[in-house]
Amino acid sequence: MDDSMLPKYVKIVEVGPRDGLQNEKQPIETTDKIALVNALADAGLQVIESGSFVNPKWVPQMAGSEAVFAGIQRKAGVSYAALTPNMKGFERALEAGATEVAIFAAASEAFSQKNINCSIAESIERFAPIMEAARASNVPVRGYVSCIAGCPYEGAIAPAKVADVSQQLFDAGCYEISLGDTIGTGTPAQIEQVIDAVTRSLPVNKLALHAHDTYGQALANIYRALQLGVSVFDSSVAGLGGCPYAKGASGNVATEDLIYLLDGLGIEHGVDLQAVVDAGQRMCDLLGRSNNSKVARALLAKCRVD
Ligand SMILES: CC(C)(COP(=O)([O-])OP(=O)([O-])OC[C@H]1O[C@@H](n2cnc3c(N)ncnc32)[C@H](O)[C@@H]1OP(=O)([O-])[O-])[C@@H](O)C(=O)NCCC(=O)NCCSC(=O)C[C@@](C)(O)CC(=O)[O-]
Repeated sequence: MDDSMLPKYVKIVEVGPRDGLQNEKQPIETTDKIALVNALADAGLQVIESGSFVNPKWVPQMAGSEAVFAGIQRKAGVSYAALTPNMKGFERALEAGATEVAIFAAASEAFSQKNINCSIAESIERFAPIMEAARASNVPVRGYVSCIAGCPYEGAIAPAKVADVSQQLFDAGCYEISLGDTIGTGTPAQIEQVIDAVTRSLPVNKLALHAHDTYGQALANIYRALQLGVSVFDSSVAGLGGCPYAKGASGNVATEDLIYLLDGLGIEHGVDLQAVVDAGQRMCDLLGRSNNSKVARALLAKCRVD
């Protein structure tokens, strides 16, 4: 493959305040969540998934998302996104001032049941009124497809199934489809198969890759996706996170590591690496956990030596 074909600009969708924090068992002060979102916006990130409006009994850490949205210092040009599983969630997100929402389906029946308590077909039906209300309110909707390269309950997932669900979300009106390697088992060859299958009917510029780094494949998968023309990537500051309904799943690719890769390839992204490193380390210190970004760890160690 020829690297001269790589995109000149990549949009980074920062999912740390939602995907990164949703699995944390310990309480996190709302002010700390707000400070994280503000710091990420100051660093230049233009899409920040800042919370989710799901059933608080299912994901208690996200219960305070209203307060987070209320406290954010809104920056012009930044989209503050929220995850919404149903109409109730959409109404809460709208009321809280989310500037875009994301609906989330899966390419695995078992994961769909565990994550949102319904089949894939039922989820698509459940999303229809959200799409209608979002259109009426001029709110852009993003669509996630989970388990694109494997499911914690079903194992292998056929790329054709991913393509089918992606198509349904796109036809429903999602402006972008984020392909989620929820448990991070995908390898570049598999990711290529999935992208090939999905782009048989969807344009590549409508796709994003949401890579978890559980098996250390995230950057390799992103590089392959870049070569195939994908130019939107989800990432989580300090590699925070995991999915509550995918046991053992670790966080997304770290935003810092993604930025370092893009810088090395000369691809523009508009984000200040050091500012993201600082924001991520602050949250890691608060949580008392180690930083999952290798780039952050290296830069912070260098800083201590210098
Ligand atoms: C979809 C539901 C709500 C169905 O959950 P359910 O229990 O079937 O819902 P229900 O409609 O039967 O309602 C039960 C109760 O929940 C309430 N309720 C219902 N909806 C809401 C809401 N929006 N906000 C607040 N409350 C809500 C509702 O009002 C009712 O309250 P009660 O009458 O018992 O007092 C539930 O399964 C759920 O919240 N699931 C979300 C799970 C989740 O957040 N998972 C993690 C995010 S997905 C992810 O991380 C993957 C991704 C996106 O990152 C991509 C990847 O990596 O693959």
